[in-house]
Amino acid sequence: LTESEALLKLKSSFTKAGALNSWVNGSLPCEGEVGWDGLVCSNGAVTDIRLGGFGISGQIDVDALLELSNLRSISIMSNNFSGPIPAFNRLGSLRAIYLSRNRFSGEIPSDYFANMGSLKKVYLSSNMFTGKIPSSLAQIPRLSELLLDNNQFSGTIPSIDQPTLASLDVANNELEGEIPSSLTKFNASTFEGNGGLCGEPLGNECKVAAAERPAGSKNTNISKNMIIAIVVAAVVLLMIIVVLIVRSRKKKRDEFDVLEHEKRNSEERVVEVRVSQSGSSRKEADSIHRKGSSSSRRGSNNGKGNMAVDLVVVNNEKGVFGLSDLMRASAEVLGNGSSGSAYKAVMANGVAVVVKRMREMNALGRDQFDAEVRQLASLRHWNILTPLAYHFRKDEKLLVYEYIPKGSLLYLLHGDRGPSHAELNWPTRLKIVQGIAQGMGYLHTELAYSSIPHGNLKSSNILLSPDFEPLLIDYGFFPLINPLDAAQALFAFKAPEAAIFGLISPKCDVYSLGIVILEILTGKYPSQYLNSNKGGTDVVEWVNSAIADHRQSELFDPEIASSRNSIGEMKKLLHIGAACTESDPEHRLDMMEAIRRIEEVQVEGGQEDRTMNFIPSLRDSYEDSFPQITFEARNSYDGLGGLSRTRLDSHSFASQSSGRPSSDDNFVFAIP
Ligand SMILES: Nc1ncnc2c1ncn2[C@@H]1O[C@H](COP(=O)(O)OP(=O)(O)OP(=O)(O)O)[C@@H](O)[C@H]1O
Repeated sequence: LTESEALLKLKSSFTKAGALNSWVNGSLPCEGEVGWDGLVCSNGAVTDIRLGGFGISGQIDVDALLELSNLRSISIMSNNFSGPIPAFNRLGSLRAIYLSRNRFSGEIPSDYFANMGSLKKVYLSSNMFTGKIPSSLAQIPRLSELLLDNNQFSGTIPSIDQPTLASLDVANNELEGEIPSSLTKFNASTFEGNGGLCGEPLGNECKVAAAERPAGSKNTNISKNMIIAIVVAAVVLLMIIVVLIVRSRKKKRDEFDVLEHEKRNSEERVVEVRVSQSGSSRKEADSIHRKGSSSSRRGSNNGKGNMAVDLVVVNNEKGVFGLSDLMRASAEVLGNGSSGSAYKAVMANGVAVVVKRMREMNALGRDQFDAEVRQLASLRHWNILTPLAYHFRKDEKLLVYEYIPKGSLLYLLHGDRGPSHAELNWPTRLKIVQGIAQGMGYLHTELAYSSIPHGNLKSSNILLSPDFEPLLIDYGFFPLINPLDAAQALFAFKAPEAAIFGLISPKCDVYSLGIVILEILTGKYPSQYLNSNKGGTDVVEWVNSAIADHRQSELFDPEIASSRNSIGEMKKLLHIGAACTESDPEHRLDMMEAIRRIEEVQVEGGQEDRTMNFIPSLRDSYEDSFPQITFEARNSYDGLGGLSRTRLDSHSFASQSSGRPSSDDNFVFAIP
């Protein structure tokens, strides 16, 4: 069957399918603007069926669906379907099934999900399902959203312990027993409305069966003995834990307090990087003192024994180095973001790297963490900066990247009025947007299994090569971050559906891309980057109201608005930015469509001259041209106050030192 024949066969299994009157013979399902309603297509093939709220009932012809070889998700939410759950499990490559708010009933076989290895989202809320929650849900490796609320599921909750699970709802069923420990990270509302459930999130202790037995003398003695044994074991365990903590604190100090232990020659530049003390206070640690010149460098072999093994090099393009090389490197703080803090370190061999100390990255054990980072490090694309190495300890995760001297797009757009800013003309900005789109397209293909392949796209995570080729960083972190902290740490969670309903999907990345496009075109600092409601410009709101009033031309950054011949193309890009930030994800562009449209934008209307070809060999050639000490003060997003301080700093710095920082500058700089 062709796709249209298959879809018409599906339609014929429905009753009350009046809303599908665009599904007719003689037209094509995926034909541009006039394609059939309720379908999402990519490259002319149907990828998603979205029939939410179409008023349909009847059967679902799964045989017809089997003919749609690119189908990734199916939504039939808020319709009138009834009967047992359809055999969607025959569609092994589905990533999402949305069946909520219908009248499905009956038990779901326990092995229903056994062969659905690609599934990430399962929405079964507000139906009439009965029986046990299928245990095969525990076999879906990357399950991220599971909504089973408002049904009649009974029995205990199976132990679903996938670290990827970010959203769960089993409220208002007939469940009983203890909430599995792997799910205690979710709050009470996830579980309420089930009379028989107990455990930490609900604040009601589960009764031990033995305690309910009648108090016969033999049993009482046994339980007394048991209690004594448990108390003794607990005391011993506590003592062991205390000893281990004391030891590990001592070890941490040994490893990281570079300065405390070594009295250095006063001629040397002294750098203090206390990476890990208590985990709670970065404040005390982030300071840099510069004294004298940096002419003498330490030899490379008085580090701490075998610390090199602590750093796992996953990409040896910049050579192999160890933690001890980083410890001895001259270093400076680059900033503190929502996912961690970043330090620049110039190692004795001259290689400059950035060490990112990640907060809230404790979702995975060592082996899974290793597998995830290696996967990220295996990516190769000229618009992607892959990690070089990582360091894993239970409470400490470091990621190491090549240092990119030009810095971030955020800094160039808003924090630096120097020559690099002046070069941000329209052709350069378009080149940057198109490079970002290329990088995102690559990530969405290579990490297609992830709900949010990038997850943290924003202008501070876009670095620039000397010729303004963008390099994306901080991508693919979603599986690594503690599920409960992901919303705080990753910008993609600012997409309205994620912020309000916790719904995450690749479309959240599209939203982030849209914000960056609007930021680049308007030159405004988006308020969306801030956690407080103060400061910045709500670029989405501003652009939408200007488009509605036909005032688009007023939006462009004055520094590019003078390119008169290009206004038409700028408007084209503006509309793409607006379509990417559409608040309803259903109406938002999908990533591939956004990329296709971005690629069509030209420097000037109708001209082909885009001079946008990538020069891949540049990365190695610019390192020498930069002074070894650079002064940077890119602050955290603690409000726009932080940002204006940054500007002030770079201005006052420029006037004191006639432009560029050099190793002869002598000043002390501390980040509070
Ligand atoms: N490899 C790199 N080369 C040069 N600068 C970098 C590199 N990696 C990060 N930076 C810069 O260091 C600064 C601090 O980065 P960091 O990642 O800690 O914070 P952020 O990007 O502001 O927020 P988030 O933690 O959410 O990503 C940012 O301005 C970033 O652009």
